[in-house]
Amino acid sequence: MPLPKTDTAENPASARTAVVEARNLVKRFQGMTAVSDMSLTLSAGEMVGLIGPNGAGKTTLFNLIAGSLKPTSGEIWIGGRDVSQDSPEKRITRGVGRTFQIPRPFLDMSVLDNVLAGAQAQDGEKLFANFLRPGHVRRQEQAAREKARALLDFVTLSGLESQPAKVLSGGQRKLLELARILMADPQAILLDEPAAGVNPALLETIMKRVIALNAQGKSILLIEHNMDMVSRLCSRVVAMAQGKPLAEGTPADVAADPAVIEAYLGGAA
Ligand SMILES: Nc1ncnc2c1ncn2[C@@H]1O[C@H](COP(=O)(O)OP(=O)(O)OP(=O)(O)O)[C@@H](O)[C@H]1O
Repeated sequence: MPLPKTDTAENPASARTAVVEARNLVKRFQGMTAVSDMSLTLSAGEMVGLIGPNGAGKTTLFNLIAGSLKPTSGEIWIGGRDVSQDSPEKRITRGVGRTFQIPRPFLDMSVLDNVLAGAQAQDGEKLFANFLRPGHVRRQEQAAREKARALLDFVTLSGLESQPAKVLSGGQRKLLELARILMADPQAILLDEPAAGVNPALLETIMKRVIALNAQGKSILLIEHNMDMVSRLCSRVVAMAQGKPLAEGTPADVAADPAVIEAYLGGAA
């Protein structure tokens, strides 16, 4: 696994490989424009914060990148390919995983089975593969279970693998969702407000796991209102307002930017 590159004069973020690129995205819903001319690049090994007042268009941008929404215009590129017309499932195989503000696990399914649900294109689901190569399918299922268990260990939920997901707290559900998307080995991870509604102890665990994933080389785009978390995790922050980029730079510079302060005050008014 490659180590993340540091941002230096010889190796500026702009010169690194783009893992995710949003190009001039526009999304209109019945006359209202949620995203208007938004461009953003997430480079290999980068951890970027996406901030902005309520209604700025951050989650809509995630939906456009992950494919649950189609843009009115503009393009999404993942790993150097135009995926604008691809389904969300196809984009997962291209290397993007996303979490939701409010995770939606299968509540009555076990924690382990919820993680296994994140495995892509298992041969075991295919009738012909089962019929023709049952041994291969059994080995693949066994490997998936081992991987799911290792991921549950990574997100500190091992002890709960047989429990139904409904017993998990909100923060634990966020960790479960993280394990589920990791089953598909995403190169880029989109995290939608991982700190929201999470108790401080679990928040530390989530932050440590996110740092560990980034140290493994995964690129991370983080929507977060918790500026302390953004400052601790991200070297670059993009601020959005009214569907457009408003400012970009270090967390301290963006937080002190008068246009950003004005956007938040306007949003709170
Ligand atoms: N499916 C939809 N239909 C109509 N309008 C929508 C839809 N999804 C989002 N919007 C509108 O688009 C705008 C941007 O919403 P979005 O959820 O992307 O903002 P956000 O920056 O993620 O906000 P928050 O920080 O509150 O989550 C809002 O005005 C929202 O009401």
